[in-house]
Amino acid sequence: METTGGSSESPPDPKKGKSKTPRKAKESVLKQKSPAEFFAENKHIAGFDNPGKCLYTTVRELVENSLDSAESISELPVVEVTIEEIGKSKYNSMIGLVDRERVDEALYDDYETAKAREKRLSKQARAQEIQTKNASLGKKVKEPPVSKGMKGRAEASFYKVTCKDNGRGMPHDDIPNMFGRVLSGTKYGLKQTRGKFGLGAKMALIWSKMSTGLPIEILSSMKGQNYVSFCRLDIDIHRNIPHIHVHEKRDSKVRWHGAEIQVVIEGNWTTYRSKILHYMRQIAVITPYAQFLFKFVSDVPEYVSLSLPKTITDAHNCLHLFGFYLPCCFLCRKNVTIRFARRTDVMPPVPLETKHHPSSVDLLLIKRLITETSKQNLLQFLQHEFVNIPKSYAERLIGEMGPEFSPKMAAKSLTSQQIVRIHQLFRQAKFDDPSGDCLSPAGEYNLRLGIIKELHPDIVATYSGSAQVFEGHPFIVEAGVSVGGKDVKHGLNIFRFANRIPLLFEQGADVVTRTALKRINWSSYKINHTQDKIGVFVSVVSTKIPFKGTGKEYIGDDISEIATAVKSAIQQCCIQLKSKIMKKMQAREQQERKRNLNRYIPDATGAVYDVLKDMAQSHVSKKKRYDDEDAELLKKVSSRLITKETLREKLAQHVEQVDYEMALEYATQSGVSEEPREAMYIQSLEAENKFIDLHSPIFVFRLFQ
Ligand SMILES: Nc1ncnc2c1ncn2[C@@H]1O[C@H](COP(=O)(O)OP(=O)(O)OP(=O)(O)O)[C@@H](O)[C@H]1O
Repeated sequence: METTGGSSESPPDPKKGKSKTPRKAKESVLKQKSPAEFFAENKHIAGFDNPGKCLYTTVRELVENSLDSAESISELPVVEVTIEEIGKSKYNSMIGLVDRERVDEALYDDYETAKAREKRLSKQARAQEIQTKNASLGKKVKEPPVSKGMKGRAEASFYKVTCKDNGRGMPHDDIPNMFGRVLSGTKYGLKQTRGKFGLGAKMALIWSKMSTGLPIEILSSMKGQNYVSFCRLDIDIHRNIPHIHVHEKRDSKVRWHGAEIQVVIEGNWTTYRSKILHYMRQIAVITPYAQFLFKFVSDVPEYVSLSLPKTITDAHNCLHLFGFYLPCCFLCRKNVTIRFARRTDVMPPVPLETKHHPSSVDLLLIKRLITETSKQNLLQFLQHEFVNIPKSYAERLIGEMGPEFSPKMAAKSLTSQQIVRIHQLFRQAKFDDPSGDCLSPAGEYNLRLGIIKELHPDIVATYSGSAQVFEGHPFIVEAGVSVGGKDVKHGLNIFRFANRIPLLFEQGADVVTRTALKRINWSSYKINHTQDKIGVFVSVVSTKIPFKGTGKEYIGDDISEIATAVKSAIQQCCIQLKSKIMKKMQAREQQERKRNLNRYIPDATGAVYDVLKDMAQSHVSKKKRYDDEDAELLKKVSSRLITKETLREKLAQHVEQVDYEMALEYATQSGVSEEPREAMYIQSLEAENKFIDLHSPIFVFRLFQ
């Protein structure tokens, strides 16, 4: 049998020592990797695909940590994010590298001959001229064909990303491990949180180490502390441990609790600007009780873009102009400051930590729970370490396990076989579903606010489903569907949220997109899903969101419970919309009918009046005599007491009357007993909610008790 390690190698044979190709000593090919190494090599699975995406994911990981932290202490979140562009010289001076001019230009990948450069610049100047002209005429900027542009790899761009919050802060001694040890965190429990894997912040650090070599800096203070913890660290990738540069307590005069994280990474603002801004907008939509300040601070002096007409700077977009983003373009990199104001002071209830449902546990988990439990005997263990096992049920389960089990037996004495028996029974026995009490959905109120803010629709409907279960984990699906609005494209506009995180990538594979595209028969709700401007918002919350990958980018379409709940929530919204759409159609038809009748009034009055005038003349000239009532009428025509105008008025009144009667008859036939109205309804009054929401298609009115 071979053993591994140096001692097992056979000593070299002195006679064969001079051989030209010495036979390699047999050594094991077995190697280990630390989690940090693994994620550094496979950073795409955590959403760190390329520099642009890395910038985006860094921002979202820091923002989501800030929100989790503030909400965990029931503090209305205030989050400030700054992305500061760092020019090459500044970056070099940060790392202590002296700037060096190029000497041998032809050595570089982006080298262009003078002729090629001249040709490219004149082409770009022409395109710029056209765009400027179009912009000044207020015309839409047309996308020119994709140009090859400058050849060669673009130079790297660096950014300092800072995220400051008013959250819980972190215990001084835990900070190095929280940021310098992959797969460490405080959110592993069974609880609805945005973070889950203990990875995001470390990935930002790993990427900074890979791209700039600079450490991460953390400032943190907890409530009641009279100091601020400061920590500068990087990560020992091979050992997966923090490498601490500075870790100290600093006196603090200001009473502040929260954290401020700063990291310098390579990124690409120009290509991911719109994604990052979309993300900020959507997180503000789903978190209306938070206040966000987002800043992009460009390395380009402000006066450069300020010196140009606003029409040009606003309309400018390198993608439009050249068919690709020019990382060096100063117009794409102008400063941005956006404040997303808080729109409500009411936070959804804090999600609660819950226990495992017996149907969701595996053997390993049961073993871990046994190791960690403080309960003495099996009965207490079953009763207290799981949800939905009351005492009497625990006793029945123990009876069912067999004669070698008893309620009083020590939980820690269970053998491996006995644990397998418990597991088998857990899989086969019937348990009540876990309740959704531990979850904190966004709420119809927030969803509706978000849709109205984002799309300004003509009509909107929202629905909040009851808690459901997949693999023993409770989940709640909420949906909102809207029709119409400004700046909304025709067809389906899908917005997805999971545990109140906006999901912006991998739309095609996501359960919400697939359901909306393939499983909803839009036309049966009088909605044209290719022509109408439809907004579909779906938010899923759960103690376990089955994300595909650690990047938390989408929920797969393979969990039938979630797919069914998503479909049903969208359908519920569509049912509400259908009745609104029918009423609108009805009102439109009525208007149309009236317009058609009114169109004939001038001709009809003209014709009738001409006949009456003829009749009146022949009556006066005694060519033809008319009796009583008719004679009276003709007299009025002759004396101009009845004119064309009188007839017009009477006919218009008649049309009004007929139209009203027809509308009533139509309404009676189609089962609508009232005149068209806008629906407004009161949400059910939950025990823990101290408010009532009045919903209307265009506003939500919240009454506090
Ligand atoms: N701004 C913050 N305020 C307070 N604690 C924080 C903050 N940022 C990070 N932490 C702590 O650091 C831990 C690690 O964060 P990290 O982003 O690596 O993972 P996570 O948020 O737990 O999970 P995920 O990888 O899914 O985002 C968190 O669990 C949290 O306890």
